[in-house]
Amino acid sequence: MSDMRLVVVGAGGRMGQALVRAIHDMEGVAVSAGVERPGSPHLGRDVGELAGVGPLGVAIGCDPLPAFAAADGVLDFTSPKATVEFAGYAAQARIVHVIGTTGCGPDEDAAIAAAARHATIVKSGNMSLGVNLLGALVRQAARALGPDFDIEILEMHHRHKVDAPSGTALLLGEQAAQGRGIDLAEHSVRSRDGHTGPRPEGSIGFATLRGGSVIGEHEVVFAGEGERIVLSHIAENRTIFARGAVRAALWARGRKPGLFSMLDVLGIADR
Ligand SMILES: NC(=O)C1=CN([C@@H]2O[C@H](COP(=O)(O)OP(=O)(O)OC[C@H]3O[C@@H](n4cnc5c(N)ncnc54)[C@H](OP(=O)(O)O)[C@@H]3O)[C@@H](O)[C@H]2O)C=CC1
Ligand SMILES: O=C(O)C1=N[C@H](C(=O)O)C[C@H](O)C1
Repeated sequence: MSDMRLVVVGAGGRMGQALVRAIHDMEGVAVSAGVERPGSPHLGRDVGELAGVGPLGVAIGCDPLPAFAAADGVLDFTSPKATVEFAGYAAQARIVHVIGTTGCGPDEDAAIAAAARHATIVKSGNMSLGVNLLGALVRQAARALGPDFDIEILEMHHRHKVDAPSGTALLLGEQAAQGRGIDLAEHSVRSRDGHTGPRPEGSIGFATLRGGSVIGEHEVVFAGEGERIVLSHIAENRTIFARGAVRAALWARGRKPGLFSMLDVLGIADR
């Protein structure tokens, strides 16, 4: 089979550059285009040079439509607004759309789900093997420990991150809620300030730290009477996310349209 042709949207960003490096290093894939927004300082630059792997003969452009029409898939780590637009274009082109963008709200998620009627979409708040395995462990622990153990999710990221809680924290919260058989939205506590009163029984708490160059650190604490279990993940580089995204694209190639997660890609979904 010929190499899967992948468009990297947001090709000049932190993840965009990591994606170009991962595609360059992996078998069965090639960068067919790099896209940034009109006016971006990255326009016209070679994607490979920008990512530090040497020239690949692909200049960054700002028109996604022709790029999508000539590709098999899109890797998208941009912003919620841009991702909704790209999902529409991926649906028109009937190609694979791997979405790593976090911070999407209910309206954006609904638009992405609608696009998945025509595009094969894999969306996850974290594309690494380690975090997705951690999610499965959290689900299992929450199920086994039951409501006597309070669940708190802590995360720390670099100073540039714009959304909170992180997509990963929410993914882990969702797995904990599923393990407990409760609805996350109805039980999550996302901030505490002032006289908060005692902890609401059965809630799942989130704590957010931001600073420096931290790539991504997450802890899920199960706090019971007299003992605590802490499950954690530390991302040491962005390659783990980028390789996961490429793996997702290859998994989705040739599949019917639909909305999938990394748990589907890794075969650890609890269905
Ligand atoms: N799921 C996962 O495994 C991971 C998810 N992420 C998520 O990925 C996203 C990006 O993170 P990161 O790479 O650090 O952010 P960056 O800001 O470094 O990169 C985002 C890039 O997308 C570009 N962009 C934004 N809008 C458009 C548009 N309409 N058309 C083309 N390009 C656009 C930005 O350009 P400009 O600067 O001009 O806005 C920028 O170059 C975040 O939501 C983050 O949380 C990050 C790591 C792992
Ligand atoms: O913005 C980031 O950098 C990251 N975002 C994702 C998230 O919101 O969880 C994944 C990773 O932790 C890095």
